[in-house]
Amino acid sequence: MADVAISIKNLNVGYISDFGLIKVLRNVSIDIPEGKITGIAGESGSGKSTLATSIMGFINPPMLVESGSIIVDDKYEILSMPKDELNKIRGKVISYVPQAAQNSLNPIRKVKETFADILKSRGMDYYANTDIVYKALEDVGLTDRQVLDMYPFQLSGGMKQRVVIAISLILNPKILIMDEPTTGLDVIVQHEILKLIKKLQKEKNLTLVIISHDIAMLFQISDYIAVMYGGQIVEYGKYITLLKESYHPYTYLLLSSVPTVSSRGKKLPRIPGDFEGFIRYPKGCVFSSRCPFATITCKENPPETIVYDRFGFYKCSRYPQWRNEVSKAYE
Ligand SMILES: Nc1ncnc2c1ncn2[C@@H]1O[C@H](COP(=O)(O)OP(=O)(O)OP(=O)(O)O)[C@@H](O)[C@H]1O
Repeated sequence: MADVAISIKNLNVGYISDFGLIKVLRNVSIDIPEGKITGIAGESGSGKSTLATSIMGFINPPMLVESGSIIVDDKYEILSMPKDELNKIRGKVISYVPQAAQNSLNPIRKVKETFADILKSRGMDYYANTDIVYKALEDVGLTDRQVLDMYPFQLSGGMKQRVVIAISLILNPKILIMDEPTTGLDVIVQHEILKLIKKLQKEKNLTLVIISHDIAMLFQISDYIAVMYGGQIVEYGKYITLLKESYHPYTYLLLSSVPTVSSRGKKLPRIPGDFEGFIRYPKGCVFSSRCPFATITCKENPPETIVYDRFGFYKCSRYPQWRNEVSKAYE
């Protein structure tokens, strides 16, 4: 489908451990639209990074793909591509900024040496391509070329993140996946980086996938949001739809637990308990043990996926009834 940048079908991914294969991603299916920002939200350990590394084809032991397909840019079947073919499209078609990437810049290499390494890995000479490097730095707001002669420790957190973004975009990819792009930065720098990301996405008509546990940040920047819980996408749709009418109680509770000006002085709903974990995985709905609206049926039977839009679905068999029970539970 031409307007889909990434199409994932029935993806099952786990990690090999002493207990055997621990399944993490469970039947993940999602179409990510082209030229938009899609946020992947979920608490720590819900499988967000596993999903991102699967899309990039970074599948090394102990990680194991059991089944499924991932098609990028309507033609690249990531899970069946040989490594050298994957390397050719990484950076050019799809790029990735991993979690805490700003801290993984090589501390003993100047910024220009890092750029040179990246270009060399693509058969390009740094000195023959300085115009590309200067443009990439300008795009991320680093107009002073002295940055190239600096070591990472001489840069602020925000500057390092800008360098990392410049590196990820240097080969003009169509798709960029960013894992926790603002974590570890102070609030003002976070705001600047988000503004930059949004600007770059618009200018370059990028498909941007942003992964974060910070649901408030994701709702600020994203066009679409996928909510992950226990290795599944439990809800997906336009951010405004999820904001106005969450179909899944987990989305509702996540959003309600974000403090706002109007919630000042009010008691915010909490999500009780903890996720059971991937070893003792719930039999029915993955969220049922923590869901205030769950019935015995929810605990026994996994819900169907209800698709209501090209880019919208939810997995809850109690919608819309649970919405009528919110006031009784929380107000
Ligand atoms: N290399 C690994 N070996 C074994 N288990 C792993 C490995 N990487 C991740 N896991 C497990 O997979 C599950 C999902 O982890 P993942 O990192 O994908 O979640 P996440 O939502 O990105 O969390 P975080 O935001 O904390 O990174 C966790 O239970 C984690 O312990």
